[in-house]
Amino acid sequence: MIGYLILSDGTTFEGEIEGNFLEPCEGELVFYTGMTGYQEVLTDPSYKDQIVVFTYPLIGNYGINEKDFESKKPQVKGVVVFQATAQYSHYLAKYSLQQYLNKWNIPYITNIDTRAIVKKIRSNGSQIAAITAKRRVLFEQKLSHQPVKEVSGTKIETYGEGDKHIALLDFGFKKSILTSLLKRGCKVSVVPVHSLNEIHDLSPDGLVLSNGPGDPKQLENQLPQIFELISKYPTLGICLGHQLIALSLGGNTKKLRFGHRGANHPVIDHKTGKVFMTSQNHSYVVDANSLEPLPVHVRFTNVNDQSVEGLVHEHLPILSVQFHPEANPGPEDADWVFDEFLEIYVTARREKVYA
Ligand SMILES: NC(=O)CC[C@H](N)C(=O)O
Repeated sequence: MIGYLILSDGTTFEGEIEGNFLEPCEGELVFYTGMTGYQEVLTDPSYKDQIVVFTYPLIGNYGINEKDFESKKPQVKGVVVFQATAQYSHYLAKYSLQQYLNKWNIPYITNIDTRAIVKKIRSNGSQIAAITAKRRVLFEQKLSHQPVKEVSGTKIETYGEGDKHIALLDFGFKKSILTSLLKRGCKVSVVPVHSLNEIHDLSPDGLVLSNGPGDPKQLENQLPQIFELISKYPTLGICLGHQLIALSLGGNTKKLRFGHRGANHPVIDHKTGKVFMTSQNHSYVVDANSLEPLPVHVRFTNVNDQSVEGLVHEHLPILSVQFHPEANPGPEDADWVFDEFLEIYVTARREKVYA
């Protein structure tokens, strides 16, 4: 039946919806530009409460499998695609995209002008929108300001048996961060956000601060604790984790007009002069000006808009990246970040170079 995507400024796009739409689905409207990777996007906890527009016009042609989930369920609030195909072909596929979304009651709208929607967000900035069966909607704006607490785990869980013990601070971690560490022979304890004070008892060799949803400033109360932890242990921050490191050191973050979400964002490493492609999914960035008085330097910069893509601390073993070295979806060109962290930062610490 006919349905609508209504932006909070009143702009309305018509498309097709299925199912029971008594309640409009409301969320922040963002767009993802990768041609593939929809399964990982839908289940990445960083997308919590967001309505995702897929810019590639045909989504779903390799189905949904049991292996590529980034968390246990879809995290997005709603989905906007031009064509969501019911026909799929892949040796691992178990469901079609629609079957999966229907199973979890995730609203989606199809046959809609995704190009016009993205142009609108690009020029006016991201905004709240609703997928609805009605032509008008009263926005309730009931969006959570604490999404990290909703996606972080309930208790500390330990995986693997490697000789390097990493505490993965769970702000809504993607499974691929855990598997990237396990694959490199680490033992990993995933620590929920409400258990950060138990990290010292684990005596980890290093910390990885995970990705996660929403504004990093929602965790303002945890910043002193995060500062204390990263001052003590070798640390890698990824996406939200990177933003939290900058905030805890006294830097600032700001919101981009429309975020970076896709699989081909070029980043330069100032240490080597090399540019590589990265997977990204974020709305906020570290404000470069706020870093000037701090003992950090910008190691990585986004080649498209010159925004900060990563930091190193000048005398503590802290490395942080705004992009996703764990990929999934997207290129694996940056997976060496894990190797550098484990081989240089964590190992050096063990050899007391940083003692
Ligand atoms: N992937 C992430 O960790 C996203 C970080 C943060 N929620 C942002 O949008 O900027």
